[in-house]
Amino acid sequence: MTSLAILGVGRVGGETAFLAAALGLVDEIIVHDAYEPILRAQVLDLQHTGIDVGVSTDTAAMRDADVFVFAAGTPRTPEIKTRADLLEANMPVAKRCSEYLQGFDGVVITVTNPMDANNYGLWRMMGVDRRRCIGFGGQLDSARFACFLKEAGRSGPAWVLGEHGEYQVPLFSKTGVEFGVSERETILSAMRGASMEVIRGKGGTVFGPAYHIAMLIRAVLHDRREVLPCSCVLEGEYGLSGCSLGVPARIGREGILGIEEWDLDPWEEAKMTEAGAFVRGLCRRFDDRSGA
Ligand SMILES: NC(=O)C1=CN([C@@H]2O[C@H](COP(=O)(O)OP(=O)(O)OC[C@H]3O[C@@H](n4cnc5c(N)ncnc54)[C@H](O)[C@@H]3O)[C@@H](O)[C@H]2O)C=CC1
Ligand SMILES: O=C([O-])CC(=O)C(=O)O
Repeated sequence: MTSLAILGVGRVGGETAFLAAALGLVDEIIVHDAYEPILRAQVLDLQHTGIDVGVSTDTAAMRDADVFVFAAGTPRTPEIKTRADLLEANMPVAKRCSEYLQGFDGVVITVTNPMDANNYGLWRMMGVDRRRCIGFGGQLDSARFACFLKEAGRSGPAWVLGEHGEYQVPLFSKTGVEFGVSERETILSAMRGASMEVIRGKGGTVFGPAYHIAMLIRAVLHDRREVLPCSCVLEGEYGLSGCSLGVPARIGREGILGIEEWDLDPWEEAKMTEAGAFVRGLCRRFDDRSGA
């Protein structure tokens, strides 16, 4: 029997639970939310689908799940400029999440923003093998990159590494098409604002994240061993450490099976270094707290 635990069943966590059920990815879903009315509503709504999946709210059972999704906490509103601005609000939620994860030996997927720092923070607080902590966001950024490439009349493989945020790094060199620096910067600037347009229009991003989180869960549970852009705790890869950052990672049943080190062009390399420096600064906040 495979089971999925989701902490935080608001917009993204709730939709992820629904998709995991509808796609038949798991036999059981264990959900928890600090806000009882949303928890109850999501459980009922899932049960009313009639899908043959167990739905439980037993928090003690969350540590026995195969995959645990951390989607609890504060989301952005149009007033909150960057995902990094959510660190203060969501650090205590990450701490609370790590308590639910005591003794957990499956794979954790961090969604809550600022996702890279929270993934690093959970890894630090759990004290587990870094390969079991996957940060989600790169697949979504890459899908958005593909949309912008299409809009610009270009196509080709769309990969985004770096931070899930202002310091994202679209890999123009992998598209197979030439892009000048100013065109790159124009597209990058539009990509930085992509999710805010959705947040303004409908309160938050839902379909994009939930679909790609489901694909990540599938990659783990089906041991697909496919390479996906995921945030991984780095120990020297891309010349970076002391942070979790989006890199191409092979994903399977045990989590991150390996990190691929791709050749980047000078523009991408510089952006990656900036991303590492920025996210390391956020992650340090968890290092400072680790002895507390
Ligand atoms: N990594 C990514 O690509 C994406 C990340 N996000 C992030 O995911 C998080 C959730 O976003 P939404 O679902 O839109 O927010 P939401 O507000 O709809 O849901 C968050 C849920 O977390 C619950 N919660 C808060 N503190 C909790 C705690 N200590 N324990 C249990 N539950 C708690 C709330 O009651 C709420 O139901 C946000 O931080 C958002 O920025 C959202 C979309 C994509
Ligand atoms: O932009 C946000 O705050 C939510 C998010 O991470 C995304 O949709 O990529």
